[in-house]
Amino acid sequence: MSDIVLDVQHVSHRYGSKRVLEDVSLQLHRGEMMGLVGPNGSGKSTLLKVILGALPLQEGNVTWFGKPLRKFDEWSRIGYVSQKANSFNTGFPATVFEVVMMGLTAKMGLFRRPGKKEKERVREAIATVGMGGFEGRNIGRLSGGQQQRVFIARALVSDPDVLILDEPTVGVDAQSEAHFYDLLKRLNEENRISIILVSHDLGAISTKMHSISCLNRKLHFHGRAEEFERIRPEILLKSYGYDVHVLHHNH
Ligand SMILES: Nc1ncnc2c1ncn2[C@@H]1O[C@H](COP(=O)(O)OP(=O)(O)OP(=O)(O)O)[C@@H](O)[C@H]1O
Repeated sequence: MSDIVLDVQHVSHRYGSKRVLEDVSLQLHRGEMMGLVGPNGSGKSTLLKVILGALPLQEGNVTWFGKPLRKFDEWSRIGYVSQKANSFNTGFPATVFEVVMMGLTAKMGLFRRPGKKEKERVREAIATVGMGGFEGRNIGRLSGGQQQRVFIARALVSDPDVLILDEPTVGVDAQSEAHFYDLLKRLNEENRISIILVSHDLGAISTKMHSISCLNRKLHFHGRAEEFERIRPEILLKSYGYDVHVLHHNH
C-alpha cells in the first residue's frame, strides 16, 4: 500500500480571470507534518478549499488515500480546523461537549441520538487536547487557546488519519501556542496522524514541521524543513519578494 495520503498534481485555480494557483503539485505522506506557508493572498486557503472539495477542481488532479477527489467520500478520515475556529463570541449557546459532539454528527447522521460509545469518544477527544473537566462549560466563555483546543478535539473525534489546521495560532498567547505544538507532536507520534498546518509563523513552522510547502500562486518550495532552513533567504526572495526576518516570540 502506498504511504501517500494526499497527492496534488498540477492544480491550477482561477477566480474569474484571476489565476491564484498555478500548476501546484505536492504530496503528503503517512505520518508527515507539513507546514504550508506563503504571504497574504498567496492561495493557501484556496488550495485547502480545493483539496477539501469546497471549491471545484478546475485543473489538475487531487487524490486522497489513492482515490480521486470526485470519488472520495471518506471525509471523516480528514479533520479540519478552520481559521475562524477560535473566534466564538461569548453568547454562543453550546457547551464544549456539544461542540465536540458535532464532529461525530457527520459520521452518525443528524438524527441518530449519540449512544454511550459516542459520548465516550467525545470525552476521550476532549481529554486528548487537555480540556477534561471543561465538558459542561460554554464555548464562548473560554479563552482563544482553549477554544482552539476544543476545535481540535472536534476534528479528532471521528478518529481522522489527517488533520488540517488553517492558521490555528493566530490570536492565542505564547503558552497556548507552545501547548498547541506539543499536542500536534503527540498526535503525530502516538496516533500517526498526518498534519497540514497553514501558518504565517515561519520560525516556528520550520522547526516543528517535517516538511514545508511555500506557496505564492506557484509552489516555490516543497521539501524537507531542514532544506527549507538552509536555503530560506533564496526561497523567500522568490515567493515573498523579499527576505523575511523572523521575529521570535520573545521579541
Ligand atoms: N471567492 C473569491 N473570489 C475572488 N477572489 C478571491 C476569492 N477568494 C480569494 N480570492 C483571491 O484569491 C487570492 C488568494 O486568496 P487566498 O485566500 O487563497 O489566499 P491566502 O494565502 O489564504 O491568504 P491569507 O494568508 O491572507 O489568508 C487573493 O488575491 C484573494 O483576494
